[in-house]
Amino acid sequence: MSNELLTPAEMGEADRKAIEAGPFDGIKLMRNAGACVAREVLRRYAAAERVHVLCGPGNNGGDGYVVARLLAESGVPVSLWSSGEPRPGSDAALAAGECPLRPMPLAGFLPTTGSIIVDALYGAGLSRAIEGDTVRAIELAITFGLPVVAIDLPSGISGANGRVMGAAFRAELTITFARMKPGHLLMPGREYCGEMVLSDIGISDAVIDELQVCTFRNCPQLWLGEFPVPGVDTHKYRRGHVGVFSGGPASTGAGRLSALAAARSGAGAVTVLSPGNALAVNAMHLTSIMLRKADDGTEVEAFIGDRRPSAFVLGPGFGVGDKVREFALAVLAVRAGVEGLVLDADGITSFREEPSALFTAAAAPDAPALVLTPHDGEFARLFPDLAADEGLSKLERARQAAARSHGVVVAKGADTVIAAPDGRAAINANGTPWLATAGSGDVLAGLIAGLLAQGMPAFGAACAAVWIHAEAGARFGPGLIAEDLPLALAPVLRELTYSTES
Ligand SMILES: NC(=O)C1=CN([C@@H]2O[C@H](COP(=O)(O)OP(=O)(O)OC[C@H]3O[C@@H](n4cnc5c(N)ncnc54)[C@H](OP(=O)(O)O)[C@@H]3O)[C@@H](O)[C@H]2O)[C@@H](O)CC1
Ligand SMILES: [K+]
Repeated sequence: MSNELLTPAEMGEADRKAIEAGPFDGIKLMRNAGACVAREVLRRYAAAERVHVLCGPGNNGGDGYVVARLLAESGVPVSLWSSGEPRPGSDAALAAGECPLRPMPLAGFLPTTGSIIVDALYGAGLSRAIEGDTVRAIELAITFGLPVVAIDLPSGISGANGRVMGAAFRAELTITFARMKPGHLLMPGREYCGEMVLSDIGISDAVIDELQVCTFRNCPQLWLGEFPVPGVDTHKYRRGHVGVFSGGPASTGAGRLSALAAARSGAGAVTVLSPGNALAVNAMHLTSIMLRKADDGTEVEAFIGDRRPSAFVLGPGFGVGDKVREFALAVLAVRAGVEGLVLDADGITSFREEPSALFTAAAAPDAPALVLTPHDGEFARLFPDLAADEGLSKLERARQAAARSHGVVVAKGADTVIAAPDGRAAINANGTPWLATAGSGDVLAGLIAGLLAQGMPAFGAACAAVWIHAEAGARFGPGLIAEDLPLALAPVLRELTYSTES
């Protein structure tokens, strides 16, 4: 796999293990890294009048000395600036020694229009907020409107959590090595990185495997092996049956959006479970989707007994209150046949006073899988202490929430994080602002339930649904409303299904 995400500490460990294992020692890895960057600069910025290479005191700076040397050897006008001498004997000192250019102090940095900046000040070793000459260089890059190519990370961005430490370069291009880091995908880091290039510098997959990383970039590679593809001998109930709880007469649309998405995902049957007083409204808008009255826990249990549903969606448009708790706990008490419950929106908020009732029900052996899909506000209602802890990144928050709730947590946003109770987590990277529209979350909840109903394990189902949902939204683009999304899922699902057959 190449979709593991390594924290800066894990990347340092990978560097060390790779050097131990050979064939490349530290300076060779650094030369490989610098060569990847120089190649991209030559390819993309051939018209630049000058390249200003800004080098820090660590190995990120070492990469910069390699880039400066290679560009100068290619005949590119290069100016070299340094914020501090490399430590004697370090790989960076070796790289500086191989570079024929003499660095000027960063304090005197003055760029020219028509030039570009290669930012080799700080990468994985950023240990505190940046200040002084580096902040001034960032301001000059903005004032002159110069493209910035960042090596490994834009200086000032934490590779661990994507936060801006003091200030940071806004790169047009960021070139990183071996594996991406969480800070490349978490906001606001993702925005500061610009376009990302992942370069192979000779660190083998075997070295990465030894680290037993459990954080991933969310992409089909992560879950395609579990993606449900119907066999030729299937029938509709073998493809899973999703129950979606509807709100009252004035708020039935959200549930129907979930139901449509569940049906599009490939679930063989979908039933809207409606309060008696909303049956007529729902009936007027449903065709292939079934409808059944469910006013209390007994009616829900009767439905489960009669129709053997395999997954549920509870929350969209449902309203906050006791009934959510009753229905959620009834579903989580089933011990066979129900794969999972997706609790969204009002479903999450309804447990704010007593989250432990939900978490205990989800923790019971053989309980259906619980998938929680909170946006930031809902997350804070269920996990107020985690939300308030500024020391935690979104990744760490989601991971702790999953462990505590015994559920898969889909922490939504521009950088949606999906975390499982066993510690696995994925950061989504194909999100699109077109999905920021009413009802889009209802579609996501239905899609997760549809995949759960077809037997996809909960973490994979949640990751797949988030990716597919974003991909469909991005392809549709301007003009997207939630009603468009269920149909827009079809081409994405089709491509994934056919790709599992090749
Ligand atoms: N052979 C290898 O291992 C390979 C490594 N590679 C490259 O190495 C990079 C990681 O190198 P690194 O670990 O040396 O960290 P780096 O980002 O250069 O910074 C450390 C230096 O900066 C300083 N410093 C930190 N924050 C600061 C601040 N706010 N303001 C001022 N100073 C600050 C810090 O000082 P200290 O905290 O120790 O006082 C220390 O001197 C990685 O990103 C990749 O590009 C690739 O070539 C592949 C092969
Ligand atoms: K950098």
